[in-house]
Amino acid sequence: MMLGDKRRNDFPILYQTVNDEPLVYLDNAATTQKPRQVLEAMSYYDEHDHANVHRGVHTLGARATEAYEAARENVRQFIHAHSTKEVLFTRGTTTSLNWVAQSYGDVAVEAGDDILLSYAEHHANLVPWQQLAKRKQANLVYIDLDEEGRLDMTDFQTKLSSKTKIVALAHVTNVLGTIQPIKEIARLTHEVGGVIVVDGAQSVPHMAVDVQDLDVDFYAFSGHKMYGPTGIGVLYGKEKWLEQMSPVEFGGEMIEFVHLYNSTWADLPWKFEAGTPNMTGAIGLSAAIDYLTTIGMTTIMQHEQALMADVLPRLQAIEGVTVFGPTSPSEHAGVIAFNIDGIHPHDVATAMDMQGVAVRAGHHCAQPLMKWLDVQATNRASLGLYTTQADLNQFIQAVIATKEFFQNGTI
Ligand SMILES: Cc1ncc(COP(=O)(O)O)c(CN[C@@H](CS)C(=O)O)c1O
Repeated sequence: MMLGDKRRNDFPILYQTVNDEPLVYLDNAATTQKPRQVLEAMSYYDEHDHANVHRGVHTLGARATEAYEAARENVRQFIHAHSTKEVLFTRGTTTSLNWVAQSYGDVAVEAGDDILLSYAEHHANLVPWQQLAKRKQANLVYIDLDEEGRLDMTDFQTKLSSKTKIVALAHVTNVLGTIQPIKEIARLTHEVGGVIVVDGAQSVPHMAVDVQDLDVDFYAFSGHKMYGPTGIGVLYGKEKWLEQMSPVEFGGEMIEFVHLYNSTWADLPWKFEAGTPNMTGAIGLSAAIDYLTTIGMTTIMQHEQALMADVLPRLQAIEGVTVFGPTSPSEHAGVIAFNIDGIHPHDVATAMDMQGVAVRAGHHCAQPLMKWLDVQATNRASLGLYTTQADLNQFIQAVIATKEFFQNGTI
């Protein structure tokens, strides 16, 4: 029995029909669904242990604090960070990347410095750097993509220089699913004295991440992309950088002492965690980590690669369908962008929804990539650990039926 069939019954939401067809949920790159284990862990916390953290001397406050900090330790182990001081809870990848651009950018980037990006980045890993570059009169330098949408490593090394202060890249891109060689990019970046900021939103759900082995300086991801709740994410940062960075948000929790006209800050990681945190979200994220760890990231990656090896060639073989990104299935980390020639992606997604299949349509918060692909928008199917062969069979049938519907009016 494949992983998807084995684990599907952990996800109650998947057992429904849409337009009288079994739901086939293939929008996991937008957000994943939560297993009962995550839902139950959050309910248990709220039913038994909820209180505000780090403040109360009463028993519930102690239990809530213990649960919250245990979640942080669980994240540390999951990404193999050296210390919990390096694990900051945020609202998600977007917040995490904004904190780096604002706080590290302010201390490290000067006029004339280079910030290297790629055309394939999500807006969350583009717009914060645009704002930093404007604030500091720094240069945004875009690394070319090759003909299949991979990062052009030759162009990267050409553009890397002593002016490079920051390299900001996705580990896995959210439209093409390309897996960037982050470990090599980090090594080359450090050789010129730069730091690497990695957008891990689309990698953490699909593969094991070891931030010390990768030797990245910052790594950002969201709970809701990895079978956890929305509203909780993580910013990993090397302690030496976080110590140099000023807080981005101010108020309770993050202070050591507040005088009338100035204040001192709490130690890491709390320096960056102003206000009452999302305790329930952190508990849910920790339960998602336990769930993934029980299955094993290698097992998940192998499952998704096996499905991709089946579905990508079948999609590529449909006449009139354009599939974007690498030709090889092994280079797609769970994501396939495609169009049916001559049919607007929104019409495709609507027709597929009529057949129970949920895919994304639009620019996927990657408008520079749409321009590079020379399209306004694409469709996108994205797999999860619960995706089954039956799901993909229904997906392929829906693509074919959608194409025929728009060509001759029958579905
Ligand atoms: C590579 C990448 N980087 C950052 C984000 C933002 O994650 P948040 O949890 O919203 O902060 C995302 C979320 N991409 C969703 C929503 S546009 C997608 O459908 O592709 C992402 O894929």
